[in-house]
Amino acid sequence: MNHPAKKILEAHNLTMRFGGVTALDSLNLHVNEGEILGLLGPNGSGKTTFFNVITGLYRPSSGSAIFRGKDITGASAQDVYREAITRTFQRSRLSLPLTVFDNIAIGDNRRLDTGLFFNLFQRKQFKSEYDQVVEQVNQLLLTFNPNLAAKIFEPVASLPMIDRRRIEICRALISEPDLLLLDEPSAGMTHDETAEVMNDILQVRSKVKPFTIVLIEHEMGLIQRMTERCIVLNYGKKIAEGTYDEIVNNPEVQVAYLGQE
Ligand SMILES: Nc1ncnc2c1ncn2[C@@H]1O[C@H](COP(=O)(O)OP(=O)(O)OP(=O)(O)O)[C@@H](O)[C@H]1O
Repeated sequence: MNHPAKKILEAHNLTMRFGGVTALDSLNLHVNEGEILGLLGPNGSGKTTFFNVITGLYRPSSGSAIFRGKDITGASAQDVYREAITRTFQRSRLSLPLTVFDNIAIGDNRRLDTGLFFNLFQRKQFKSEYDQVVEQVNQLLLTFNPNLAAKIFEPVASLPMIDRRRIEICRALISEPDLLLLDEPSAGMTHDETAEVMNDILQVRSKVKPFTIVLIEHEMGLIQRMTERCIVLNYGKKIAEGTYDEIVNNPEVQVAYLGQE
């Protein structure tokens, strides 16, 4: 695929220390606008910490993060969200008794600015906004996975793992991000289920908006199929960068992975 190599996200000497542990060690990397980038590395190499620092969960010890030329180092999670960066988490963060709709709509922080007064006393306007959100969630589900759209008002607890993962991804997509950070979407699912969910994401990407993706994933088949470029971390540093074929044949990457066993 031919993308203009415009940088959407840059990390400059990004460092994150937790006491004596250096999770990110002067990390330098960039993500190109419109690409699907694989972020790889052995367990504990700093992948999730990178997402946590970018999305405002942690303030880095030093270094900077730049999104579309704007410094977002240490910005709050809410501010990062407003820049149109969203993410999923390795462990499920769904509210099981709530419906599919509730769990997805909650991801649209743009609508969290109405106070109690509005919700209690502006009933007509509240109802009309609510209907708009239902329509928005329904449209997303129809594009993402029409079978799930049919279950929009069912409680999440009644749904299988694959649908729960879809809901988490839709929660990150409902605000129409420009950059989606996916943290190990295959976790807890079979090969085939993961492939299905990835196809759903590609479907939204081709029909709604060609957003950029950074994909943390241990399943190499998925990385091979989905990504155009990969970056490999080890001990919080970038040790390799290139296409899937280039990084799997890179001796330093092979040592990093083998050294783990
Ligand atoms: N909140 C924290 N407090 C202390 N140490 C942490 C914290 N978060 C991460 N670490 C440490 O930072 C290092 C990097 O962890 P991180 O979770 O980023 O790795 P990872 O590459 O995502 O690993 P995995 O593939 O297992 O998810 C590890 O040594 C981890 O124990």
